Amino acid sequence: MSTSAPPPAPLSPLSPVESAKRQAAYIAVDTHFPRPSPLPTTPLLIGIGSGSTVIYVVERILQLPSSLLSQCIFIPTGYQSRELILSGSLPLGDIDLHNHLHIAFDGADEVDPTLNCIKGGGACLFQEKLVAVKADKFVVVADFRKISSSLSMAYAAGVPIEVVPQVVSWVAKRLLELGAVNPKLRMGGMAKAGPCVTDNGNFIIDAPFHDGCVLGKQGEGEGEVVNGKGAKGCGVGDTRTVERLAEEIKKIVGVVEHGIFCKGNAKAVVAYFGMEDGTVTTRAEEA
Ligand SMILES: O=C(CO)[C@H](O)[C@H](O)COP(=O)(O)O
Repeated sequence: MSTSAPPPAPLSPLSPVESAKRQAAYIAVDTHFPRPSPLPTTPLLIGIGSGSTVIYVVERILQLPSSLLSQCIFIPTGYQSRELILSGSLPLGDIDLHNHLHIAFDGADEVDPTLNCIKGGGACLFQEKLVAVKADKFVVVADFRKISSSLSMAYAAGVPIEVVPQVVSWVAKRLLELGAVNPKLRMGGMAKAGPCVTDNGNFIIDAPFHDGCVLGKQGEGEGEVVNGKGAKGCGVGDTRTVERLAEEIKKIVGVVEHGIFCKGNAKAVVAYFGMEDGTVTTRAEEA
């Protein structure tokens, strides 16, 4: 068994966005992938998120020494990441068997200055949150389009919310009461007649809060939801924290999980953003 990393594969030419994703992913892995010496006798548990940026995380992981990789178990956050792990012949684990992960790498749809994230653009948010919440360190990798000055400003679709299929209209009504603007059942697109079905057999409602209630509007307090239009319980001038909105959404009967990753559920400790100019910008948790 080899003990040194194989030479990196030649990089294929990528679009600026893909190249930015790759840069961020490579730096995140190089900086945070655990490399204990001597290697532990118990496996290192590594969470692998979902989406297009995580593909580059796995690409970089596959360049690590096989002696290290054979000591790891990789925990997927859904069908796509399970396939990524398997296609790289990495040891595959099951989240239900492990309640403590060393680290989790994942993408995001939006990241604010205090590392609050919106996730779930790929409909994998429930398992992503489960993996992130069990990890000692949750590391986000993204491209420059995901950088936000305040949550819900960069990702127009709104907060993805996984719901039990039987109660979609009930949940949508409750979301309107919380100030969501035109919450929509996500459809499956060209490949699926009807709604998008998650890996857990549920539906997704995308609930924008950026019109009636702006999340963390710049200059009005970090991480706050600031109302602009007077939805019930969110009158003009009202403020509520991102954490409070997250809690309110979670309390709705029929909500399985929502895509707000923040303090109190699954907060990232650091985010890497690949930039258009080829550099990588970091946002880290304040010490
Ligand atoms: O939350 C996710 C899937 O549910 C993804 O991590 C998020 O949508 C980012 O994806 P990408 O890396 O393709 O931009």
